[in-house]
Amino acid sequence: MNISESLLHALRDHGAREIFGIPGDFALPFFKVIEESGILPLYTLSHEPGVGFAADAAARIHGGLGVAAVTYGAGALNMVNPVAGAFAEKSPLVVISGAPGAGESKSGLLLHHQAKTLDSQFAIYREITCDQARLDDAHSAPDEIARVLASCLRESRPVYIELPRDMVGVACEPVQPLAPDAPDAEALAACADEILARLNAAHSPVVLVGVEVRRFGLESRVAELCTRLGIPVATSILGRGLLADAGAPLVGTYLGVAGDTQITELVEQSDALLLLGVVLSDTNFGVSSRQIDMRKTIQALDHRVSLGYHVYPDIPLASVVDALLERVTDTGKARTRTIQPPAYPHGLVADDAPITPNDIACAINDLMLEHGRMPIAADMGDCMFTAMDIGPTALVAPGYYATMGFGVPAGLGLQAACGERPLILVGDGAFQMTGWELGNCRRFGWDPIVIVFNNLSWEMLRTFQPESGFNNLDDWQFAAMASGLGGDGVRVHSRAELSAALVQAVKRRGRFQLIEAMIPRGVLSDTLNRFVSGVKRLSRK
Ligand SMILES: Cc1ncc(Cc2c([C@H](C)O)sc(CCOP(=O)(O)OP(=O)(O)O)c2C)c(N)n1
Ligand SMILES: [Mg+2]
Repeated sequence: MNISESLLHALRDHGAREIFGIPGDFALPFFKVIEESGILPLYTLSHEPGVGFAADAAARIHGGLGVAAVTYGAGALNMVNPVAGAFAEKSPLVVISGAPGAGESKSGLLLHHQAKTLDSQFAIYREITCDQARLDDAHSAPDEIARVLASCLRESRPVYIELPRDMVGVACEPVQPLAPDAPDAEALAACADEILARLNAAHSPVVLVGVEVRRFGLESRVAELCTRLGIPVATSILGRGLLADAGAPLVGTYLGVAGDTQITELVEQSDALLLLGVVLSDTNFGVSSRQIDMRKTIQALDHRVSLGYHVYPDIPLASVVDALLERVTDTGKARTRTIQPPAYPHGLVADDAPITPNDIACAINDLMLEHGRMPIAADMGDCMFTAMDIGPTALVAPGYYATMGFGVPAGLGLQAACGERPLILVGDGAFQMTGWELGNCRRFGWDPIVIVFNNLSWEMLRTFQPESGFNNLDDWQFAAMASGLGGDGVRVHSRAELSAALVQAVKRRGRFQLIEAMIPRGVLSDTLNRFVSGVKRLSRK
């Protein structure tokens, strides 16, 4: 076995199911092994940001490792933004970059694709990954790979592996996966007892579940725990979709001032808020009418649990949940305040009225009621806020890091990873960035349904700075371009046309279906409207 095969087997043994990538001369030998070994399927795309977003989405949807393989310099540095987003949103992404071999590195020449020094790329990736390795020694390579892949899964964060091109075929032992460390039993017991003591003493305890519950596959255990505790549970924006069908006392998604006021009050007035795997970010909490009182908050995230000013280090979320389940054996007194679960809009009136983002949510809810759920990939823009009004279904979106360009490649990553036909929601500005990756659907048999929210505008920016003319975008006629990319496109102006286009799109398989929904400038979703007015109100304080 050579170093490449050892790496590929290790990736699969750690949960990788596919590789997305774009080769270059520093990576060609490795890509040759990927293609000829068949250990993992390879999907090449057109631009490295798309590679990173697709691999990130694949990791999110199948809960294993996402893998993005690129060439050195121009390729890897092109992918910094998606990897930074994966780091921020705790996605277990493995970046594998080709690199110059030992001989050429000592040539004394400046190599093509080199930025500052030959170590610059490694240094840049150190800032957006939780562990790194350069495989320049076949004896240490198996242990290096084992360590880095274990870090990726333990932290649920990206890692970086640099593979010099002269090492690709060197003989190498197989990788022995590392067993995860067990937490200190006494510390775990004390931590669980203290959490329960606080919850039992509280008048209005609330549980908020976030991204780590999904990343570490804890959804069913957390649902069981919340049911036994009898405490209302909400999700963060990144945790949206969790516990949807689990029978837990789910009240909905907490969105601060942008969300349902009952849910906002429940969370913000709680005297014991248990945050399970929730990232304390401005998009989760910044748009809150009140700051969350951290003295009354219990946070389990990033392998530590903090209760007010107490901190328990090295306690993984899974261990906390299991320890609490051991202690809470029966369904507690029903302390769930009777909050009606959110009612999602449906029953679109298919008339000649112009299309609003809320109409799109309504039409999608109708579609899923009729044809069953579809996994959704949403880009940054009002399309993501609109997604908050779509009923329970798998959703991948840059809800915290908030980068544009995520939607289309992430939708392709979803279909590659789970085989289901995805729905992609993307604004016209974001489509200009990575929408062209749809041109790769035909090669791989992908056929997403894509709804472009075309308001001829960077509308989110306009809401904050309406006086700036640069927020106006030109009319690119996206629907007219679809056939050249291998799909079908239709432009719709009215709710009736939107409804009809969705019915048609569902019937057509084997080619992507692009619905270009023309939305008047200045028309926002209710959620975005609340978000913007909340931000403006809070910024005036
Ligand atoms: C890669 C990238 N570049 C720039 C931004 C800033 C930005 C937004 C956020 C605030 O950072 S929202 C927005 C406009 C989005 O336009 P479009 O996709 O058409 O969606 P909509 O018209 O619904 O706003 C930009 C440029 C971003 N989030 N990500
Ligand atoms: Mg727009």
